[in-house]
Amino acid sequence: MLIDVNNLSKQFTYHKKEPGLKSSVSNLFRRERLVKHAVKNITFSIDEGEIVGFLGPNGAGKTTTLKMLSGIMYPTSGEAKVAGYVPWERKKKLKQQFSIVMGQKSQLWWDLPAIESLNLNKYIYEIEEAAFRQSVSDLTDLLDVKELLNVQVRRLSLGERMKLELIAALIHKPKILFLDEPTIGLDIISQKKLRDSIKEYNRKEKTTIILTSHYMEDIEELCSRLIVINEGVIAYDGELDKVNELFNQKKRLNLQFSDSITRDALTNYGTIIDFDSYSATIEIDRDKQKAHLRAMLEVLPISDFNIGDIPIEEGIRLLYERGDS
Ligand SMILES: Nc1ncnc2c1ncn2[C@@H]1O[C@H](COP(=O)(O)OP(=O)(O)OP(=O)(O)O)[C@@H](O)[C@H]1O
Repeated sequence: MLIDVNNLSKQFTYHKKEPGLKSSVSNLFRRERLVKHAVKNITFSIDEGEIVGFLGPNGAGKTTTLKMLSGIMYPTSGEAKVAGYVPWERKKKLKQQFSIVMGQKSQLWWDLPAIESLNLNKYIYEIEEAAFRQSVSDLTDLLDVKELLNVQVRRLSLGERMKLELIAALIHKPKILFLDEPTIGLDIISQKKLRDSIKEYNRKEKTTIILTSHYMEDIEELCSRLIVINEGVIAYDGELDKVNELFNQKKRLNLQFSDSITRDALTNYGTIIDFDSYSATIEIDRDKQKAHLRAMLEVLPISDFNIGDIPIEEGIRLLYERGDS
């Protein structure tokens, strides 16, 4: 296994601070100490070449976990090995096998052309000239940005810049890549292009990728596996395709009506997701679907219907609500 995490926990201690001068003075003498359990005994492992979606609502503990795995932060307890190294020991060998791309932060020099940042990375990662040239050539081909290497970064569009960010992160051929919201702010076409390139790169190089994203398309297209963290615990670790099986007690029923109906006419059958007088989507209990459908066909002017699973997005939302506080 390339990444092995065992009972990893992180607690933050901090002091409560009430607003106002009076409390500032009393704080000098008696400070209330608070503890936040950001990550609680998480255990998982990730194999070489996997692309894993690492998801959870705000404050779930994703960044804290990734900071520990990238060696920026010490855990309170537990163990982790990344490519055979304990990340917070910060060995140079591990740094060379590792990379992070953050959609919200740039690692490129803003006032210089991207090639200068690549040259700096060549020096930092001690890449040999021939290997460096080959990497630049392969990556600029893959991302179709050959002619942008010499353009000042601040003049690039966001989509172009993200491609070059990715190149800067991959130039030393890391074994592990953390992608934190890589497509944020990009238009739909640029998102798609970036995803395609990431997929292609992973297929060729077998780089292990941990991806966080709020865009479902990123997750659905790139990840076969999902780890969902909520309130510091793992709420789900498994195949993306199986997410809905957990919730298969629910089905979605889409209905079309030949005459208009009222919303009230549907309330007894399930939860109304979408409604206008001539069509509706309702969520119904799986074990009641036949009986309810039969009853509805008798009393409502149904012209067409179909039954489907709840969307994967909804499944993930339900997963967010699991977790153990
Ligand atoms: N230095 C700190 N001191 C105190 N609490 C902290 C500290 N860093 C993080 N936390 C808390 O730990 C919890 C987990 O934070 P974390 O940043 O890991 O969440 P996240 O899943 O990355 O959220 P987001 O999606 O919003 O980035 C949050 O409740 C956060 O407020």
